[in-house]
Amino acid sequence: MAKEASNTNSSVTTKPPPSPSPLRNAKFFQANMRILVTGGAGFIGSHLVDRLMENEKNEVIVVDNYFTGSKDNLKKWIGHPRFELIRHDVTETLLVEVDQIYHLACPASPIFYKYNPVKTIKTNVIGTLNMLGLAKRVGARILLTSTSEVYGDPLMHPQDETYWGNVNPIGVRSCYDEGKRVAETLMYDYHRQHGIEIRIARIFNTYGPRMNIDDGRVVSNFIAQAVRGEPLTVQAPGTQTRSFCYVSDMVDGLIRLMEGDNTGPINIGNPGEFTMLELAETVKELINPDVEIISVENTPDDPRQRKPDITKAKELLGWEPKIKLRDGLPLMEDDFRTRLGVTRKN
Ligand SMILES: NC(=O)c1ccc[n+]([C@@H]2O[C@H](COP(=O)([O-])OP(=O)(O)OC[C@H]3O[C@@H](n4cnc5c(N)ncnc54)[C@H](O)[C@@H]3O)[C@@H](O)[C@H]2O)c1
Ligand SMILES: O=c1ccn([C@@H]2O[C@H](COP(=O)(O)OP(=O)(O)O[C@H]3OC[C@@H](O)[C@H](O)[C@H]3O)[C@@H](O)[C@H]2O)c(=O)[nH]1
Repeated sequence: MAKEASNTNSSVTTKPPPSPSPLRNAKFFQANMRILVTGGAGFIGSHLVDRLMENEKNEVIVVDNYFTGSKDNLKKWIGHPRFELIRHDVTETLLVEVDQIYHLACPASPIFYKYNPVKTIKTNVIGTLNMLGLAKRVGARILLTSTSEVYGDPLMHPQDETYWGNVNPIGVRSCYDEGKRVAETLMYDYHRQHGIEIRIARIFNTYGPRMNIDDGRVVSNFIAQAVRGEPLTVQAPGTQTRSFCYVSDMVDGLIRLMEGDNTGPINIGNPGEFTMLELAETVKELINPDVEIISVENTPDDPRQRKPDITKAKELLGWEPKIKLRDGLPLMEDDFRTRLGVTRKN
C-alpha cells in the first residue's frame, strides 16, 4: 500500500487504510490493476479510459447511466478483453472488485445538471457515498472529480485551494456546487474515519473532442455555431472570464494525481484566462470569420471570473498544461465537423 504523504489535512488520519485484495501480493498470479471509471462514457471519462487502456497492465470497468454520456465514446473498447461496460446508476450500490476508482459520474454542463437538480444532488451525495463504501469494502484508492464551482462566484482571484469559496446555497446552480462540496466532505470524512486513500481534483473548464454537440457549454456551443454558420451566443455581459484546459492535459493531471501521494484537493486547469467575448472572437477568427457575435441573456449566479492557481499541481504533481487554447480549438473543430458533416470551405 502506498504511503499516504498528503499535503493538506490528512495528517489527522486516524486509521490505516483497509488492505487491498490478497491477489495484489500473490506470488504466482500477477493480477492486472483493475480500475473503475464512473461516468466513463462521458466526455472526460472516455478520454481517461483511452489513456488507461493504453497500459496493458490495466483492466478498466466503466459504469455509466448514459444521461449525458454515450456508448459511442467507448466503441473502440467494447469487446476488448481488458474492458467492461456496465449500465449502472451510481445512486445504487455497486459490488465490483477493483484497485482504483476514478469517480466522475455526474452531469457537468449547467443545462444538464440544472435539468433535474434533485437527481444531481443524489448523484453527488449518494453516488459518492456508494463509491466510498465500495472503496472501503475492497481497499481501493478513490479519486473524485470535483470542480472549480466549489469556489462559486469567487472573491479571490486567481483561486487557490485554500479559498473556501463564495457559493449560493439555495440557487439554481447549488445542486451541483453544493453537491460537489458535500462530495469533497464525504471524501475527507471517509479518509479520516476509515483510512480510505482519497484524491480530490478540482477541475476547471475543460474542452475537446467528443463533447456533446448540444452540450450547452460555451466552447462546444461556439464551435458548433461557427461550423454551422450560426451567430455565436455570448451570454451577457461577455466580460465574465473562464480558463480552458484541453482534455489530454486534464487526463494527464488526473492520472498523476491518482498515482501520486497527495490527497488534494488540487486545482487542475489551464491558467490562460479569457473573457467570453474574447473566446467568441478567437473562435470566429480561427473557424468562421463570417459569423456574427450576438449578446444573449445570461442565467442566474453565473460566476464572473475564474482562473486556477496551479502552483500546487506544478509542485506536487509536476504537472502543467501544454496545449494553448489557439492550438486546442482547431483539434476540436475537426471532430465537430466530422460529426456535423460540414467540411471546411477552401
Ligand atoms: N468538463 C469540465 O469542464 C468539468 C469541470 C469541472 C468538473 N468536471 C467534472 O468531471 C466529471 C466529468 O465531466 P464531463 O465534462 O466529462 O461530463 P459528462 O456529462 O460528459 O460526463 C459525465 C458522465 O457521467 C454519467 N452520469 C451522470 N450521472 C450519472 C449517474 N447517476 N450514474 C452513472 N453515471 C452518471 C453521464 O452519463 C456521463 O457519461 C464530472 O464529475 C464533472 O463534474 C468537469
Ligand atoms: O452559449 C454560451 C454558453 C455559455 N456562455 C458563458 O460561458 C461561460 C461558461 O459557461 P459554461 O456553461 O461553459 O460553463 P461554466 O463555467 O458555467 O460551468 C463549468 O465550470 C465548471 C464545471 O464544473 C462545470 O462542469 C462546467 O460546466 C459562462 O459565463 C456562460 O455565461 C456563453 O457566453 N454562451
